[in-house]
Amino acid sequence: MSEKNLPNTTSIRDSVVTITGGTGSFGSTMAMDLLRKGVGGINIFSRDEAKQDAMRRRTDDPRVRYFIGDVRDTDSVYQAVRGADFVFHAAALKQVPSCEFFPEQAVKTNVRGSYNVIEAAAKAGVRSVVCLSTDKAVYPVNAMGMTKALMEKTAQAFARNNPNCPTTVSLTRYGNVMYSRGSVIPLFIQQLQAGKPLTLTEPLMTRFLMSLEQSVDLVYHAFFHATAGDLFVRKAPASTVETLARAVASLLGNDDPEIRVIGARHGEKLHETLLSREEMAKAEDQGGYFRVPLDARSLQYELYFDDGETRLAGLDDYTSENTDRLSLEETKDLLLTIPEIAALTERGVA
Ligand SMILES: O=c1ccn([C@@H]2O[C@H](COP(=O)(O)OP(=O)(O)O[C@H]3O[C@H](CO)[C@@H](O)[C@H](O)[C@H]3O)[C@@H](O)[C@H]2O)c(=O)[nH]1
Repeated sequence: MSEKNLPNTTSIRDSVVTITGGTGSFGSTMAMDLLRKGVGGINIFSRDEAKQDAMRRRTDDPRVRYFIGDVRDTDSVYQAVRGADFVFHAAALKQVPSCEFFPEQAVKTNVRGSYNVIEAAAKAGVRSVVCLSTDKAVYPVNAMGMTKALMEKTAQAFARNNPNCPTTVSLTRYGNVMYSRGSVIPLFIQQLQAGKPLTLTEPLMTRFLMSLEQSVDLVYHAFFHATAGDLFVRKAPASTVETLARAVASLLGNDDPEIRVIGARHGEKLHETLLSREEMAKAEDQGGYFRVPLDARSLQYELYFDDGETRLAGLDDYTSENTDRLSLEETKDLLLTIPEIAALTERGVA
């Protein structure tokens, strides 16, 4: 059953959702949550048949269908979004170092690929498309962030240029999602279990921290409440990398871990920014998150020249340096909300 053209519905029940990058950490968590909520069907779209096969066995639910394809290939995207009510676009090249070395690949997937997803969803009459972005897209210094910033611009331009399109395109921007595949927390755990020193890039580096479960909620909010071109940001606390490393170690029974400082990697910032001050000036505080509406002014600037932004002075960027800073104990508490970590500590793995 389709929920298309039912703007007041607040339920995902019985609708069909396509998740690009659906075998990644975020995509697969989202899929499990959708199944629990009674979704009618999920289309998992990704390049990796082995990960799809593993997910098929793990999930074992006839509501989930799997599509092999690549966001660079429009036809393959269209097959996966046809008949969907909602699209969550999480497919991306997202590792900072690999994008630094292969920026043209990041452009193809993150920029052009996102354009393909939006176009295909609009052509298929999808109700709402939510694109996943990152704090690294704000004042970007690395290719990953730059291509995600251009993805944001692509989505916003689509919304601005197609005001009558029934497909609502919006963005969600997050900081580091804890325990996602290839990220630092699983690495610290591996290092501790192997009896190796914890490698810290720069102990004072800060990162916004949030759990996958917390991150998923914002996607639903965007599905149902976004106006075309909206950008949503989840408020989040932050910790230093050293606090994070010590918290992981402490939970695994080691209060005095050996630490080796290795220096920042290619393209890394000391602190991340979730919203620039220019965005803060327009942001609507919605409690757990901020909503930044589209700047829908046309190219006829002279019409608007008298109506510019006047609230910039006195506002700060929203950064991992000035947000709530977690102590060691608070970081441990947050880490314990990750089921994999809670399970490790219950088993007393040290
Ligand atoms: O051996 C290591 C590896 C990493 N770090 C630090 O740990 C933090 C987190 O690193 P990591 O988990 O690799 O994440 P990021 O490089 O910050 O990027 C992640 O977080 C982004 C959001 O900010 C997402 O968009 C990306 O997809 C995701 O890879 C950073 O400060 C790193 O410098 C270390 O201290 N030691």
